[in-house]
Amino acid sequence: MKPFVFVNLAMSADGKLSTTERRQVKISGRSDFLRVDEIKAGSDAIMVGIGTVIADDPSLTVKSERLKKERTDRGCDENPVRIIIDSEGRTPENAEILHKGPGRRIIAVSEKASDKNLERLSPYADIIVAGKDKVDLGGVMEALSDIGIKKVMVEGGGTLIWSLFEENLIDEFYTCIGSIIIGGQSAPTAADGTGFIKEENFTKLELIDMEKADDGVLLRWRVK
Ligand SMILES: NC(=O)c1ccc[n+]([C@@H]2O[C@H](COP(=O)([O-])OP(=O)(O)OC[C@H]3O[C@@H](n4cnc5c(N)ncnc54)[C@H](O)[C@@H]3O)[C@@H](O)[C@H]2O)c1
Ligand SMILES: Nc1nc(=O)c(N)c(NC[C@H](O)[C@H](O)[C@H](O)COP(=O)(O)O)[nH]1
Repeated sequence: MKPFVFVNLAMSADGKLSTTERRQVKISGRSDFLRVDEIKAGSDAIMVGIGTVIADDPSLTVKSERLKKERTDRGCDENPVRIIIDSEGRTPENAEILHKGPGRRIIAVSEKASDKNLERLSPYADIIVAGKDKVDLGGVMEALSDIGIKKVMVEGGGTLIWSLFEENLIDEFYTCIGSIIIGGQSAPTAADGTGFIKEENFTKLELIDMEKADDGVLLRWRVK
């Protein structure tokens, strides 16, 4: 069993998630941030890769007081369970995600993570060990399902999302395309990694919804 998994991203009109320096930039407008807060509050867990934690140091907390209250009224924590995919256990101890706001944190590591790193991080997060070198994402999804997590929002970045597509673990893919060009061959995109070579392996999507969002567009796709 696996939870329902959806990706939510903001990308530039040329498909970039950030600059070549991997610096987070404002791509979408205020209404998109409000939408993201709603879907985050509606999720049981929110997942990011260690690359995103190191680049952006996000907290991944729910921002609106109304949404926080709705969650606690439902008997949930104020924030969804925050999950970091981090093979070697490199998450900095002072990362915002480990400190800001209440709620459970999980760091999924592989067997490559040293005992020292596991000891270092265990005061801040529950640790799941899955996979030999890289984190076994299918194994993590099963473990999440076993602890009652039904809906996972994935925030990025492109390396993690690529692996999730490659392993056919994504159900829906939402992208807000903003009205800027970032450019740069090495700037992160929605799915980096090695890429599919054969056409028959491409992930096929079905468009389920589209709407104008400020000067950009919000697209919602379902994985066929
Ligand atoms: N615009 C947006 O909506 C948005 C959202 C999130 C991140 N970003 C951007 O994305 C960039 C970071 O993305 P990234 O691709 O460098 O890092 P990432 O967040 O995708 O993390 C990837 C890392 O996760 C670890 N990992 C462990 N097991 C893995 C597995 N099975 N598959 C894949 N990775 C695994 C590896 O160390 C890998 O390098 C930053 O520049 C950030 O600003 C943008
Ligand atoms: N919707 C959206 N528009 C953007 O222009 C942009 N750059 C992001 N990027 C995703 C970003 O990583 C996170 O939504 C927050 O920035 C997390 O960080 P906090 O929880 O606020 O600490 N998201």
